[in-house]
Amino acid sequence: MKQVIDSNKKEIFNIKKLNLWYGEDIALKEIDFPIYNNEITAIIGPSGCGKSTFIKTLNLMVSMVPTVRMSGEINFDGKNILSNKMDLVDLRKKVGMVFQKPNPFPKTIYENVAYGPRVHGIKKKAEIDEIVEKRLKDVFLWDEVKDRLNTSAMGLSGGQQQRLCIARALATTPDVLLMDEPTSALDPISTIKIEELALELKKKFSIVMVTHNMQQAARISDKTAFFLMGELIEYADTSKIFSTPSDKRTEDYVTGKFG
Ligand SMILES: Nc1ncnc2c1ncn2[C@@H]1O[C@H](COP(=O)(O)OP(=O)(O)OP(=O)(O)O)[C@@H](O)[C@H]1O
Repeated sequence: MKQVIDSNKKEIFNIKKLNLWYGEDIALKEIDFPIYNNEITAIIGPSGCGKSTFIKTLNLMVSMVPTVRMSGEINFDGKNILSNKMDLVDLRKKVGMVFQKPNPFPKTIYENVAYGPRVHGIKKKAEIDEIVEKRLKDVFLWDEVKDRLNTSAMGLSGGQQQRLCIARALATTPDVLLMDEPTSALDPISTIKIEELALELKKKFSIVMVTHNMQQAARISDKTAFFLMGELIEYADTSKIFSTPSDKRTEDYVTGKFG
């Protein structure tokens, strides 16, 4: 496995020899790579290769599965988050997540974005108003919803709901945004909007995105990690993965020979 080390960029995560088991079954094997700040890192690979499992290790959401066991290191912010001392509330504030299907709370548009800051102790209405406006602007939703902030989020279109979920994840000012196939339930226009948004957001945050869509990975990501049967086969600049990959299995996958 060839690995690119980009010495000019700040590492946000450094994953070392990460193994993960569901009961007796190993799902991630000796995963080793860095994730850089202000980049989009795409995680690609065929169904069942461990993409979702991997992305959910980065905020320890995977630990909610009772049979999960992990070894190795996931270094974030100078700490190995696999050590027992990790404060999960703090970790999830810094590492936000957006899922495949938009999942707004059945509350108003305003309340969806206000929820996280409130949980983290912000009480003043003016301050929360400011966060709601800023984050809805960040996801280019403000103009579409500013006159109906107090109506239900469930009344938005799928693409708008997904942008709202991104605004909700950004409301606690995370360092990283994890996106697990964020556009697979969306129409092509909403997909393009989320891709443009991701390119904008990487200026302020790091993004790790699982995608089945090769064109999407090639269009917007800086680095690509190719997983196969729980192993990281290749991690490199996206341009390299899609033009001159080092491993034949990567080439076969990105050229559609299997998957
Ligand atoms: N909660 C779980 N309990 C037991 N095994 C699981 C669990 N979640 C995933 N697995 C197994 O772990 C392996 C990796 O699954 P994972 O969902 O991470 O793959 P994926 O690459 O995201 O797949 P897809 O592209 O289909 O979403 C699979 O063999 C899967 O069956």
